[in-house]
Amino acid sequence: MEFTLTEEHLAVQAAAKDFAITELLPGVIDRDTNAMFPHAQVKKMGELGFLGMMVSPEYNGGGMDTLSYVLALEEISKIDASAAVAMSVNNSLVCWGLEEYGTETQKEKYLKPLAAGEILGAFCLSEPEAGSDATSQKTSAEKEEDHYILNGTKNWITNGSTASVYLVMAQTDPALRHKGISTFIVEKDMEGFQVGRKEDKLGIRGSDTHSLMFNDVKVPKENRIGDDGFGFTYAMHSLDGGRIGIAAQALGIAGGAYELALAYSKERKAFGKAISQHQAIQFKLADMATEIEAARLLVWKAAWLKDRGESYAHASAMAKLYASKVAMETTIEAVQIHGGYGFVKEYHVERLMRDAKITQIYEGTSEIQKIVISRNLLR
Ligand SMILES: Cc1cc2nc3c(=O)[nH]c(=O)nc-3n(C[C@H](O)[C@H](O)[C@H](O)COP(=O)(O)OP(=O)(O)OC[C@H]3O[C@@H](n4cnc5c(N)ncnc54)[C@H](O)[C@@H]3O)c2cc1C
Repeated sequence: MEFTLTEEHLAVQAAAKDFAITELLPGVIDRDTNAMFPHAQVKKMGELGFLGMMVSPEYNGGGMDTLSYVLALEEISKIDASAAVAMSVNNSLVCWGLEEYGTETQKEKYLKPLAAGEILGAFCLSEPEAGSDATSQKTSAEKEEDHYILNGTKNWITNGSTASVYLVMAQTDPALRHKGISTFIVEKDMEGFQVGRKEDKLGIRGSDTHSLMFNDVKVPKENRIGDDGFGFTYAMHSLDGGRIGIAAQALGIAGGAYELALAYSKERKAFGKAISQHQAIQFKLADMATEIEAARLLVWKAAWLKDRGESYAHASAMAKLYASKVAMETTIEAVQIHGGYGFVKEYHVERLMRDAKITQIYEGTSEIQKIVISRNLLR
């Protein structure tokens, strides 16, 4: 067992940290307040190779391992969890599936610009009445000669208005339930495709979350990923890896809040000494640091299994379940350590607390992670 990071890992971590501090930190409070997507910063993330980190260089990616991706995502999430989710979706839910299951033509046409960060992608599974129960989705894809006709609505789609390419799960045969779902690549300018309402959110307010409408969208047969009926399996496999990214995001949010609280506790004085000299605060810091380290080990283990080509669905569900809980608890304590200052925007921790909540909800709620884990235990 090896806990030491390689030179390459340390270099990626340092580059992500530097980018987050110099490019994402300025304006992060404003973007949160005004719900503004960090367009320029995400473009730069693409130029620096953060949007296709694990894709092979043959398709314009960085050819890096999952641990490098996790390290970068953690650093970026410490500063701006909204930019981090754009990065996570593009890497894990869009590029990964295209490389793993796409045809050569699909890789040339879509994966290359996505991995290079020239365009962004979105992953479209959730619907107004189908979230955790993704099998009950209603978006339909009717086969007609050399194309499919898509109709329906998707909800909560990250990168919803910014993306150029959408991976859409749709029912090709409703009678077959989850075995009747397929995945399609939809381009933004295809006729009948429309970006709907922008969500006004509690947290990750700088991320771009929209509903999407499909009204008789004609999608060529060549844009189906994998076989007919493979879409549900495709989505679940994508989410297994995606959860490692969200766990890393949660770890970063927790780490960011902890670092701020630690620094603040050394500066703020009460009753004649720094609050860090009060044992109640010391114990909070000790709990936070321990929980973050435990979460980090789970996230790294999931990444390590994926890199070794071993089964990682169970480990990624555990990592997401635990890291998201740690993110929520740590950020609440970070606000507490800041006292009244923690309750105002200037000190960042209230934003991190609001951002933490989403990590317990998307890419499978905590309850769904427990279903995944317990199903595996009882198999
Ligand atoms: C900001 C944001 C971004 C998102 N981005 C995307 C995206 O890019 N692409 C995408 O496809 N989706 C996205 N989602 C959707 C997200 O994945 C879903 O919201 C999530 O899966 C939960 O679905 P739901 O909201 O319908 O809740 P429901 O499924 O209605 O769940 C409601 C509650 O019931 C619980 N519950 C449900 N079933 C069970 C059960 N069997 N046992 C125990 N408890 C259960 C849930 O855990 C939850 O607490 C995003 C959501 C948000 C808020």
